[in-house]
Parts: sequence; structure tokens; C-alpha cells
Amino acid sequence: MSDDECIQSAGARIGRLPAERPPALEALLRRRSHSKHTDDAPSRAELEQLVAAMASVADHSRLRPWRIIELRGAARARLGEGIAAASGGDRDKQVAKAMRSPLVLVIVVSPRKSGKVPLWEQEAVASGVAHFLGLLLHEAGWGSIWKTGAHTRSKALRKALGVRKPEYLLGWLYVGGIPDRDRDRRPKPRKPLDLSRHLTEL
Ligand SMILES: Cc1cc2nc3c(=O)[nH]c(=O)nc-3n(C[C@H](O)[C@H](O)[C@H](O)COP(=O)(O)O)c2cc1C
Repeated sequence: MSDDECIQSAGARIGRLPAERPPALEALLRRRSHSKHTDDAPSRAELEQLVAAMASVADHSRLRPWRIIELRGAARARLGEGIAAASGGDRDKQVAKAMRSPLVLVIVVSPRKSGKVPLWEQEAVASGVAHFLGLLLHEAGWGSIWKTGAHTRSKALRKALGVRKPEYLLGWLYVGGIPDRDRDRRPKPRKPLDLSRHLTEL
């Protein structure tokens, strides 16, 4: 099956879709994470363009209750050092893990005071930002994967990354170039959804 046939069959399972699928649907059907990256990474200018697009994420009262910390080069070690401090684990091992990709984007919930918008709604916005950013990165030809861990919300990791309460982490995206062997792969097969469970009616 060609890439297009594979995507087409995924789409066909979702519903009656026009032959020319809208770009957002196409991008979502093709989206996948990549855990292995080359040393290439989006430039600061490219990243700014993608992050600027997050102004369109649905956001109750437009609080924009999030921020992203960009880690490149030696700064990536801060992630590993924070995890090692939180877990009491091997610093060098954690630092090596954090440096596995050329760019790390730490996703931070930055709660705003609001009588109307509770924290869970603000976290939902930050989560949307992480999802859309991963989608846009993929569409732009970059690989990314959202990671977390047992110490994502630990004080030690927050401290290492300069994140102060009430801010907290939603995890981080490892970002980089997609290796040729992965780029050539056909779209990731997805188990079709059981729509009787995921789309219910009253
Ligand atoms: C909030 C969140 C946290 C995640 N944490 C991890 C993680 O720590 N380790 C991991 O291997 N995958 C984690 N994942 C899943 C990967 O990001 C990815 O979705 C998964 O490998 C499946 O690949 P796919 O996105 O191509 O379907 C997390 C996903 C989300 C949304």
C-alpha cells in the first residue's frame, strides 16, 4: 500500500471525507511521534513562527496560561540534572538522556489568577499548545516526542529549569531532524477507534 492509500484508508474509516482532504485533517492523519532525531533542529526564527501560531489555541478568557522553555546545547543538561536531583539517580546518565535531541521544549503551565477560569481549564489550554506544537513541527518536517516521567512535577526539576510555583511542567518535547530511515517509512498504522465508545449519543 502506498503512503497515500494507507492514509486514505485511515480517513475512510473515520467517515465520509472529500477526495481532497482539508489540510488540518491531512496533517493530523499523518502525525506521529519520532523518538530518534538527527542533529538538525528548527531555528529560533522557525520556532517563533510555530509558537506564535499558538495564539489560535482555544483559551478561555485568553489567559495564555503557558510558556515554553527552549533548551539547546549545554542548557539541555539542566533537564537531566533536575531529573537526577529529583530521583537521586545517575547524573551523567540523565544528562545524556536529556541531550539525546538537539532541541528540548519544556511545556509549562503558567496559571493566571481568574475568578472565572479554574486551573483545570488553564491546564487544558497548555496541553492543547503541546499537542498543536507537535503537530505543526511534524507538518514542518521535524520529529518530536512528548515525554514526562515520575519527577515531572518535582520541586528539584522545577528548580533546575527556573520554574516557580504556581507554575508546573506538563513534560517536554524532544525535537530534531527525522532520520532518513524513519522519514521513508509509511504512515504509522493506527488501530481504528471504536466510535460506539468514543462518540456517544443521548
Ligand atoms: C502528556 C504525555 C506524556 C507522555 N509521556 C511519555 C513518556 O514519558 N514516555 C514515552 O515514551 N511516551 C510518552 N508519551 C507518549 C509519546 O509522546 C507518543 O505519543 C507515543 O510514543 C506514541 O506515539 P505517537 O504519538 O506516534 O502515537 C506521552 C504523551 C503525552 C500526551
